[in-house]
Amino acid sequence: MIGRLNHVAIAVPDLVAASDQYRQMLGADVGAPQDEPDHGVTVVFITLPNTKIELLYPLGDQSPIQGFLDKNPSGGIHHICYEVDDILVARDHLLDQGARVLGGGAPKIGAHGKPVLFLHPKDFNGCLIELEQV
Ligand SMILES: C[C@@H](C(=O)O)C(=O)SCCNC(=O)CCNC(=O)[C@H](O)C(C)(C)COP(=O)(O)OP(=O)(O)OC[C@H]1O[C@@H](n2cnc3c(N)ncnc32)[C@H](O)[C@@H]1OP(=O)(O)O
Ligand SMILES: [Co+2]
Repeated sequence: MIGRLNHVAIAVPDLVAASDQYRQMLGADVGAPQDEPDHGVTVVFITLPNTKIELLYPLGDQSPIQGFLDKNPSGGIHHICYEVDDILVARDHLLDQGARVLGGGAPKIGAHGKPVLFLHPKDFNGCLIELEQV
């Protein structure tokens, strides 16, 4: 059911510093900051030859990543995103299997303009999973 790895997301305490570090120290192709108010984050995408890195910074006072950053003040890997062909088929399969689909199970439009869903990290070995329909 899951396909390619779309991105690995890293929550960061300073988006400008992290972007500069990836650009200058790691020589990566770093995009511009993009506000995602529906998700409570500002994102910067880094394009690698085989996948993307998503730098995450809280946006607004209800950000879903604030608690994570409070617990991990120097940042950390926040989620991984797998591609799926049909997000509603994937959701229903996961619900049948007893997984918790976050946000009431209704897909939102993600940073690439495609529908996304999140799966509870406690159901997947401590790893928050995002599914993106491609
Ligand atoms: C723009 C879009 C895109 O790419 O298109 C995005 O990625 S938006 C990316 C941002 N959006 C999201 O993350 C949406 C889905 N996320 C959520 O709904 C939330 O962040 C939750 C995953 C439910 C966690 O919420 P919150 O931090 O308030 O809950 P909590 O503190 O009670 O945490 C419950 C337990 O889960 C753990 N926990 C929390 N966040 C975690 C994470 N990212 N990875 C692994 N474990 C995590 C906590 O340490 C805690 O464990 P212990 O009890 O053992 O201490
Ligand atoms: Co993401």
